[in-house]
Amino acid sequence: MAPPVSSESARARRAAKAIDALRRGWPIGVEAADGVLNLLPVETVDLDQHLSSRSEVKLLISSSRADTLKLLNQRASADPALPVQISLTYAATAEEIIAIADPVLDMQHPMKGPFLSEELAHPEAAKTAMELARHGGLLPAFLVMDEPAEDKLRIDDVTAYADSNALVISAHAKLPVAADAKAHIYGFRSEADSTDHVALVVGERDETTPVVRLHSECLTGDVLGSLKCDCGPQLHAALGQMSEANWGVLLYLRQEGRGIGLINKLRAYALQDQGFDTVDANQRLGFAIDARDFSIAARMLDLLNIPAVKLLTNNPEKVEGLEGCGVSVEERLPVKIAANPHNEYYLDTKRDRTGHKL
Ligand SMILES: Nc1nc2c(ncn2[C@@H]2O[C@H](COP(=O)(O)OP(=O)(O)OP(=O)(O)O)[C@@H](O)[C@H]2O)c(=O)[nH]1
Ligand SMILES: [Zn+2]
Repeated sequence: MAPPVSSESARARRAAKAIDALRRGWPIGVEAADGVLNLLPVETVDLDQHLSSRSEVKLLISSSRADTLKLLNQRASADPALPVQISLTYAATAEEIIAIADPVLDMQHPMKGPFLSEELAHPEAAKTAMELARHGGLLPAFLVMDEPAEDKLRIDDVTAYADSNALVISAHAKLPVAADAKAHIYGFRSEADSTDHVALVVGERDETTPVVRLHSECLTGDVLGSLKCDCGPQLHAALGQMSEANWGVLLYLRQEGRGIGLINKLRAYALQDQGFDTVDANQRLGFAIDARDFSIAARMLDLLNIPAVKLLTNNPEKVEGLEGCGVSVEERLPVKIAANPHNEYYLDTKRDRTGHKL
């Protein structure tokens, strides 16, 4: 028999359904206290089909995108985090709409507009939409619709989704790896989020505090050997350090691109090709510098019955994130990786702009 669905879990599922809908280009309605904001994601919707039937197009874009487009001064509200709604005063093509949404195309499409920015009918719903786009790994840009969407969610559904602690260990097996032929892997499944995380236990578990690393997914660095970042070498150095300790646990968190998703990270790379650093690139795309939430790692440690860790990291936010969730970080162990000509600037930026201790 299926377990009873708590209201918290029902809310998280509603947000998950909305994120799924956005990835497929389907409309969603975000309910606020004062009405519903009906939206279609610019990135995934069939724009040609959509545009053929309308004379007016309204778009919701992030505050930083509006800043780049020099639209912030037209806005009545003083809240810098508020998205901006614009109305196009000409018959825009799909290509033009995508160019408004995607900062990577700014050099190809330097002239945009004219636009009128409009008062937001539902400011809180608009903020929630930006958060949903990030969870879905999409550009934070939407068409604002008059037609009511079938799939509706409420603002606090997204909070329930982000805070969902319904995580279970779904699989456990031996996984001989180069660092330890006797390693074990645990697979975790979350009720709200379709992403699966894993923990690799290296060495023989005993009463001592394990050496732990929270490693956020980096497909380009971990798998392809990208020289732009330090992820791959850090991952392997961490496994090496664990194999020399009594025991260690690597939590491989599926938080690609510091939580903005693979495609958005590749967009950030394209902006870096144009001269922006890793921090500015994220912001230009309309995202936080670091969108990760390390509470998922704390829940994984809890399920593994690990209350205290020695944490391998240069990032003070990982220490604070775990301690804030009740995990005792007995020691921070730095992970030192030699820089190369391609990641030197990235590592300097992490030190100078995001407080990494290198
Ligand atoms: N958005 C974005 N993400 C990046 C970029 N370069 C690397 N990443 C991601 O950054 C994350 C790096 O994760 P970690 O190595 O766990 O974390 P860290 O914050 O560097 O901290 P420590 O390595 O523990 O010191 C991965 O998810 C990468 O995909 C970038 O230029 N932009
Ligand atoms: Zn990386």
